Amino acid sequence: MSAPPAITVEDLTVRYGDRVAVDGVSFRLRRGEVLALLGPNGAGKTSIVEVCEGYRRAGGGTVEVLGLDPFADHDRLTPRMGIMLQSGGVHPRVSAADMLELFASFAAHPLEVDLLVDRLDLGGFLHTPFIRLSGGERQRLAMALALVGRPEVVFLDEPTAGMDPRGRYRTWELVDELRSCGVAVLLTTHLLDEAERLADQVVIIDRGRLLAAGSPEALTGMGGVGRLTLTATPGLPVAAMPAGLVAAEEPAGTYLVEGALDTAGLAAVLTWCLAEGATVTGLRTESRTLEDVFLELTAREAA
Ligand SMILES: Nc1ncnc2c1ncn2[C@@H]1O[C@H](COP(=O)(O)OP(=O)(O)OP(=O)(O)O)[C@@H](O)[C@H]1O
Repeated sequence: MSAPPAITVEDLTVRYGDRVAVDGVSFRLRRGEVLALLGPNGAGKTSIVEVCEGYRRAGGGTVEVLGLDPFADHDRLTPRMGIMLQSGGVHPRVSAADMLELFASFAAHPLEVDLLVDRLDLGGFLHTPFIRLSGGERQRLAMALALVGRPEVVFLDEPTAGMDPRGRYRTWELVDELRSCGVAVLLTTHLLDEAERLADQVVIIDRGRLLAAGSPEALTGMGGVGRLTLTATPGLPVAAMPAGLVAAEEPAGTYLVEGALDTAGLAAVLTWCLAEGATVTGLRTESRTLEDVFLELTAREAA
């Protein structure tokens, strides 16, 4: 029998009193995959993650982690999950070294602490009291604590928020390594380039509802290209561009076209050029980014 998916979320609902924070969300995360949960503030990401971590009971639907119920089987799952904790609740005078040692002692087969110190560049502040650590150092320590027990599923909450570019790069490398070791990673982030760089699967939610899900390539490929730069006869009447397309001429003879640039949209632009008697000497297309897709989907939702 094949192993169950690392995480299965099926028609999940979370309510706070009358407020529906998560409304029928479904997704599945396999081992050796990274899933980025994206959404504006208040979208419901933390609520979903808390149910998966077993800290909150689902209001409706089902959630399984490694084939178990994360709420009912929390104790059995705890040693198999790595959770990036928020900094609250740590004694101010405890050092990173003390915490790593303590967390390693909870695990049956902990990772070599030295390895994590090296990978996450913890050496410079290993013996500094926690209260003195910078935001980025606390983030790196939180990541190390999440990983020291060799978890099968890892939850990373905005893992690189506040990190400098080097810390960010090292964290990304580590996430790549986790994936290649068969670990499943569920991360939340507001950094869309991070999601595009790391995730095999992206799930976009807003106001508790799933708006889109798929690989970054599938999501950015939806709806054609992002922008078209056209070099053509100067002075074309850009206000008369075909419906749904917006064009601006800057500098003279260079037109930036945005809008629904699928195959029909591209054809409409060229047909319009032909009708205007323009000579086209250059065409350059740019792919949409995950940020373009995210802004478009969430703007539609807010409208
Ligand atoms: N304990 C609670 N009681 C009442 N409402 C809550 C509670 N926790 C969260 N909410 C509400 O549920 C909604 C979803 O919150 P959640 O924290 O899951 O969003 P999020 O996507 O993680 O947001 P952010 O990106 O800002 O962290 C929000 O409107 C929030 O105000």
